[in-house]
Amino acid sequence: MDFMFSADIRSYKTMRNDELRDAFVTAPLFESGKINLTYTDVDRAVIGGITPAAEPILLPTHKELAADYFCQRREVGIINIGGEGVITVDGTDYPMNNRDSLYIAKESQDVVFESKDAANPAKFYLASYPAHRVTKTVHVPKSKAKCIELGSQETSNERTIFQSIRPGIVDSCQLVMGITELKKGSVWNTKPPHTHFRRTEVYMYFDLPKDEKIFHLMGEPTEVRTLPIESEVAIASPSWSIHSGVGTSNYTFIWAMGGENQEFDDMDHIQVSALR
Ligand SMILES: O=C(O)C(=O)C[C@H](O)C(=O)CO
Ligand SMILES: [Zn+2]
Repeated sequence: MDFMFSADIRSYKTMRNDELRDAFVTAPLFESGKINLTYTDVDRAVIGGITPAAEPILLPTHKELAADYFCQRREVGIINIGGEGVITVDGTDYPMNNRDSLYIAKESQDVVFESKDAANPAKFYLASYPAHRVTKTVHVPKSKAKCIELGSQETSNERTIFQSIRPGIVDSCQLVMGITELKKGSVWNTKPPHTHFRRTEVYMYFDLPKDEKIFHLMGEPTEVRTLPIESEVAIASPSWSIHSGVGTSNYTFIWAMGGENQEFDDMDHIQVSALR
């Protein structure tokens, strides 16, 4: 497991881009046959990519968690962005098609990831937060997610938000998670930008054509910094930071949030014209 130590609201202002990346951006998440996990001190989230090839991959515990198994005190959200796969939780199989979500409850002991076809492997994106009560493991196909249409072609931000792990669908402790898909020709996400002091958030951009980039905006609204980001890495946003971006093509991203309020609409919007 990698460890990512974030920068605070004062020090990020004087950091170079490579220093900001070390503080907020993970290494590439998906490598054939591997599980790559990063622990960030932003709300103690663990972010990861699991790409099973011919062999199944177990979710391991780690010395730093000081837990008998990974979910002993944690909940986990998974979204598959690859080929068909299966996740087995304490002996129960959950078939995972592309864009399916699985919420894995606290105290689930054995979690195993498999691809149906090693030539077209599943790519399981993982977001995990500390959990304080035992709930139920729930599989959410994309068709069962709450779907919201936002933006317009004129403002280059026409997009669909799929909320799969959210109150009313999954009884989680902190985690709220889903997917935002930008329509062809739309490049701006989260416009207008916002903060939510009650929660932190992690974005993982994907389905960005090779050689294209996302210019991710972070920081306080009056001290915005821009990080050029590639597909399939995750970027953590502290509660004081905006998290918005523009791509050189359309793309998709997974957002995952943890904190003390699970209301998706609890956001403090900032006018684009007020950004500095
Ligand atoms: O494009 C958007 O708008 C989003 O996807 C917003 C994120 O879901 C978010 O930041 C929720 O707090
Ligand atoms: Zn947000």
